Amino acid sequence: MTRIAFIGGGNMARSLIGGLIKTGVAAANLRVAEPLAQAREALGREFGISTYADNRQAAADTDVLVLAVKPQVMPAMHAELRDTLQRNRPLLISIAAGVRIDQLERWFGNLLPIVRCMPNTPALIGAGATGLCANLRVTPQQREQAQHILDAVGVTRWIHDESQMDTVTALSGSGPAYFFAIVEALEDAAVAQGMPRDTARILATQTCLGAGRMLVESNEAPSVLRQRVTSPNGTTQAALESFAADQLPRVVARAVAAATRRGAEMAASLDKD
Ligand SMILES: NC(=O)c1ccc[n+]([C@@H]2O[C@H](COP(=O)([O-])OP(=O)(O)OC[C@H]3O[C@@H](n4cnc5c(N)ncnc54)[C@H](O)[C@@H]3O)[C@@H](O)[C@H]2O)c1
Ligand code: PRO
Repeated sequence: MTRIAFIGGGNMARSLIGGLIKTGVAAANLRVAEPLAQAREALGREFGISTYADNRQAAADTDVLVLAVKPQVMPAMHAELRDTLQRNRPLLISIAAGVRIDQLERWFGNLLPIVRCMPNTPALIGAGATGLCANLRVTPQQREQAQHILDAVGVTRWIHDESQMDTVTALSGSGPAYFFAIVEALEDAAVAQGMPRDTARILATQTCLGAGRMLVESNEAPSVLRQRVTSPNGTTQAALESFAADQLPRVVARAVAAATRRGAEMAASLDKD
């Protein structure tokens, strides 16, 4: 059985560990290193996995090492982990936004098989979306291992051109926040028209849940589903014309471009470390 160790036991690691256990991975094959005692003990209690305060101990003798720490913590970790990783050469999986494969190779060793991936927070409820990208040292079996870990929390797609990983981050990595911002705006708009907030929230929330499920379950293009809601000269048409007049596609494209640029900037700032 594949042994998987996590460095960093925060939100994303917790959702991946929970997803793996749900898919039948034995707790004995999972471990996590987390510096915060309270978070560490909670992970041990909840999932029955081994927990460590020391990253090196968690990284020893593992087949897969998942780096689930914030991007800015990453460069400093090489001093701690590089020797252990050079000895065992596990598959290294990084989920950090804006950290490139060449940087991971520089910090942790260029002989390592590395998968850079970008999940998102719906992974917490098994509805995540993840883009993955591998270096040339990753074997077909290791690709399957990486995919198995991320498939445990949602859908996965391999990205062949690493430069598109910043686009993945800007689309699905950050995307849940765009969606929540739209729900907030819908709720505020209804409240401004006099609706009680709790009513506005439940109607906006359930509308988004229903529309999201239709997208997934109907297999229809979003444009087709949109047209079905839009009666000629009706209420939806009035709203969509207002969106068009405010250049909604342009607003969204500019936001996604800003997030993409920020991913590249974050990587560039780590080059200075
Ligand atoms: N939250 C998201 O929407 C999201 C989505 C995709 C990818 N990511 C990426 O996932 C990574 C983790 O994000 P998160 O949201 O789980 O963050 P988080 O803050 O919840 O978790 C990070 C954990 O790392 C621990 N940590 C800090 N320093 C450490 C060290 N030196 N060694 C070991 N552990 C250490 C922290 O105590 C914390 O528990 C980030 O790199 C982020 O870019 C996040
Ligand atoms: N959260 C991280 C960020 O905002 C990466 C994608 C989602 O940078």
